[in-house]
Amino acid sequence: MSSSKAPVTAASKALANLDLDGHDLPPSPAPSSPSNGRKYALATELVYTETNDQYNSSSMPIYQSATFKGEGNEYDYSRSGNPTRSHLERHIAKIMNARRALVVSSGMGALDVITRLLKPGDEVVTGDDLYGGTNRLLKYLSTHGGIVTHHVDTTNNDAVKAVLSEKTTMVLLESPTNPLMKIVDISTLSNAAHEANPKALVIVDNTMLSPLLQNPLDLGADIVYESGTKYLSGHHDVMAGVMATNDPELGDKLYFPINASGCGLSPFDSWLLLRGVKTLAVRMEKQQQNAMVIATFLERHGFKVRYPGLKSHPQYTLHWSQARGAGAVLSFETGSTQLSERIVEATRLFGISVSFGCVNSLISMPCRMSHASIDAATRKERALPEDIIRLCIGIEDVADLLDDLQQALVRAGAVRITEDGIEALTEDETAGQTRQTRNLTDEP
Ligand SMILES: Cc1ncc(COP(=O)(O)O)c(C=O)c1O
Ligand SMILES: N[C@@H](CCSC[C@H](N)C(=O)O)C(=O)O
Repeated sequence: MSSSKAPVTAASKALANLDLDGHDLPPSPAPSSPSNGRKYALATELVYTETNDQYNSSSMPIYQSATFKGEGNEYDYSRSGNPTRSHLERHIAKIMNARRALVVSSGMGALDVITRLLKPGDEVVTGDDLYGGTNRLLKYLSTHGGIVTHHVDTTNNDAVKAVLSEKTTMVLLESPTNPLMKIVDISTLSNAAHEANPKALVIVDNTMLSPLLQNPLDLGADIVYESGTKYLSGHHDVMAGVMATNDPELGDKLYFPINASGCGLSPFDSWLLLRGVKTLAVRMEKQQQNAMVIATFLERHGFKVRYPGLKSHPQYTLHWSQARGAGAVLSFETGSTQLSERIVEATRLFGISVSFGCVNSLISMPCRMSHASIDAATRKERALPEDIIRLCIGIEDVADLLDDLQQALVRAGAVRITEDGIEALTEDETAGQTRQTRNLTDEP
């Protein structure tokens, strides 16, 4: 396709609403319908993109420029807008089934922008299991910003409905939640929130699944956001946050603080995210397959595993009614914090690290790491098990991952060797081990 504008077809008209910020670039991609009217699948959309680059470059160039010469032009200053960032925003809007997307410097940056829609006195209803950084920002806003926050078990629709009122201005949901993998009925809760207050905004953090597996806007949410640091980029080489909406007015309200505060994603990071997102489908498919094998292995050997791909998950049916996959994060318990520590330290392929969604497998203890900013008393109140181990599965060979995990379980003393292989210790055995460790460390 040449750099001249695409002819106006029915399909391009339908996509014209992607150009909400008025920049004169073609949407990414141009008409996403092949000749027979069917839509391209998301795996195709992820890699298919067009630019109006003067040299027809295959990859969107990095406009590494703070300023743009001239007056009254499309771009003047990269804080306000940058062609590489705009291109990414259009691409993300398409992938997220949204009319407008905006990209900022981290997932928390996205939530910061979204929460600037709040004003003192507003009420936020949210979960009792949330990413630690989200909890920290909400706590800051309730301590310093006059926001009233209700943390409830969002798997219980009645508990949520009980705190919804005309004062509710925001409902903030994660599904699956981080790290307990609880599933939230996005559609029912969106309807309930809008019924309680038609102006209430339902925000969904979709980081755990990515747009490949779940589209909260199609389920009734007003804004979806994600940490682009995770699955969207996939290689742990960039920090990014994305948010999307179908409401143009809301899109403008989100753009304002990005320009005003200067948290828009840099041109180079925008390019990295554009590159990373192309392989989202292949990465996620492999990661999910591996995760299912590992979750099944742990459950079969007697561990309490939390993964929505397992039939034993309490909200299995709900999850599959709103999502197309289970993702690649799972958590399991051992019954003892010391035992969990030993397992985490005994793995080799699983890097001890926060974050998830990367091509490499990771292992962590949320209470010590990603959720350490939630104080111990609150963690206890919200029933976040101190011994919980979170596994974030990558694209390695699954036999190697299983072997690494099995060796770590054996070396840590978390399993008994049986005729058929290995078996998790019983609660009594684990308690006995903990007592023994305590006695040893208590000795002078
Ligand atoms: C569910 C979830 N949402 C949001 C974030 C924040 O993203 P970022 O680290 O890119 O700021 C994280 C992790 O950091 C997360 O796990
Ligand atoms: N020190 C960081 C911890 C980041 S946790 C990253 C990720 N969301 C996860 O769940 O692992 C902080 O305090 O924010």
